Amino acid sequence: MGINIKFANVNYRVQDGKQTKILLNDISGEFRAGELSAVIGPSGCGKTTLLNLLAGYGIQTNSGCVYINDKPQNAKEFGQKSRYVLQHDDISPHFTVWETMMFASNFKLSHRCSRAQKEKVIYENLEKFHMSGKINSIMTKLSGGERKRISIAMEVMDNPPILFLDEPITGLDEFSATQCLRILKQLANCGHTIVCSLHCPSARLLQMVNKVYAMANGECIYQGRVDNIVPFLNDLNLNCPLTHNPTDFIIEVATKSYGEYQRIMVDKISNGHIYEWLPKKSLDLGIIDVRKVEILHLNDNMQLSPSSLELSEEMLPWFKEYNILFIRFMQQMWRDMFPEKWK
Ligand SMILES: Nc1ncnc2c1ncn2[C@@H]1O[C@H](COP(=O)(O)OP(=O)(O)OP(=O)(O)O)[C@@H](O)[C@H]1O
Repeated sequence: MGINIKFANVNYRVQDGKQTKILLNDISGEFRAGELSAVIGPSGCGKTTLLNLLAGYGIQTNSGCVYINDKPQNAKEFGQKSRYVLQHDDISPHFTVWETMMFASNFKLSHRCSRAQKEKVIYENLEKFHMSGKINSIMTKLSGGERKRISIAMEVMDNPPILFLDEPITGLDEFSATQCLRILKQLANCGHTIVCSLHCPSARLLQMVNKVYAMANGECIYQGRVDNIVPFLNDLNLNCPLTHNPTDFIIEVATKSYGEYQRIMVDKISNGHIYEWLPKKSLDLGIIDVRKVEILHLNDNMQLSPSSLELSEEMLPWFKEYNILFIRFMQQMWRDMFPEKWK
């Protein structure tokens, strides 16, 4: 079954010297199965903090609640179902694509999987990520886009229902970024919940996402479809010039380039309580109901692509883990010392 993640009135504060800094301010929202959702906003608005918090990556809410399919989140259970691709991976440069994937498979797939089963999963994944032609390439010889695809392929090997990605297309050219988002969209189409933060995406790239979640200063300023950003801003008497990228425009508004609008936007979207903002015309036509029913129906019937998840729930015994890490460490040292002998 697909996973919907909902968060309500979440607050997150840190102590910064003598001051208390509010990173997330009473923020709410929802990301649904079968959707590719993009968290956007100006630098420092709290995108990574929100992803870290939802993924349970090192931080917890001070108050508020996160719900998984309408039940309060259980960190341990959720950890088994979700994966997080960080902005900067720590993939070792000393190994080939195949070795890297094989190493990951030892931790992501059950230790009861045979080598042949692991190889099958790896081949399928490399195929899905258009990387089967690069099996023997050394990680350092991959382009930024290829490297990013490998870091995603490693995380989705055991078919996790929910995937978080922090700025997966930052630093990629338009072609690689499109390819990366297309793969994420395909995963979403198979029933996965995909949530990624995007830094200044082009209008063309943003057309690929199902949902935009825009933030400013730790608050939600818009939640809904890309196409409705302009009508949302029109409602505030802010007219996006025809030649302007609506994403750039909403970020400019958030950074106060057109005056003080953040409060009004936060109120208009109820700081994220409204799942999807729709223009009045759609509401009058009852379109909201149709869409809601469609989404509910989709989630009820959501079947993830063939899953090896059940295989992955057993932890690798510590001595096997130790063994794998030790061999890898020795290989790494050897390759570091004598690069000419293996490259
Ligand atoms: N542990 C911390 N202590 C103090 N301030 C922090 C801490 N972690 C994050 N911040 C601050 O919180 C704000 C939000 O950070 P965050 O990384 O979530 O922003 P972001 O929207 O992801 O930014 P970017 O797009 O530049 O990556 C920033 O101003 C950051 O400096």
